[in-house]
Amino acid sequence: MQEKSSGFQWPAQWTPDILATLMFVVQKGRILLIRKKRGIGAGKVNGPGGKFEPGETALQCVLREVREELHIDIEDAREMGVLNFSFACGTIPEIRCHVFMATSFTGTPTETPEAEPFWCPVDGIPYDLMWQDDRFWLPAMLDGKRFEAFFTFEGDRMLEFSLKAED
Ligand SMILES: COc1nc(N)nc2c1ncn2[C@H]1C[C@H](O)[C@@H](COP(=O)(O)OP(=O)(O)OP(=O)(O)O)O1
Repeated sequence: MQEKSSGFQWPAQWTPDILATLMFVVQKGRILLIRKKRGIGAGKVNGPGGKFEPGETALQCVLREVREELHIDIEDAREMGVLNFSFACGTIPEIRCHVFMATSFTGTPTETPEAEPFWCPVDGIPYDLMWQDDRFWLPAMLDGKRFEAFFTFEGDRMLEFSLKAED
């Protein structure tokens, strides 16, 4: 495991308010991203995903969210990592997010009231339009490395981070 941090100490005791998921489909050197139209992070570029519903596993959640947001069915989801987000502002809940990758799906990515999908070259990901944590872990995940990370935010601004990723 490789560890990187801003000097931030991973909290011994921390409990998320909500559980959520993200999905990144990668095919032929391209990644399927969304412009998020509502919910936490509206206006940002991200992967599709969202909050768990009662009784769901992370896998059930991410498959449902991708179906709802883009009208596609993922065929080979694999969990790659966990992101923990703590927000100083108090208006956004503390979030634990399970992150998945896939290469195969059925259907056609379609705009919905939640998301506008677009394909992007993996070497041209628009990090400046995304949450500030993404540039820390997304490249490692695209290299096939599993990871776990903790980020603190004040609103949109990332304050501290601690990232553990496979060598
Ligand atoms: C703080 O940094 C974040 N970075 C990234 N990459 N993604 C984040 C961050 N904070 C939240 N997210 C993701 C995790 C989830 O996919 C969504 C939040 O869930 P959302 O509000 O979209 O949940 P839904 O169930 O879809 O919401 P509706 O109530 O609108 O259906 O953001």
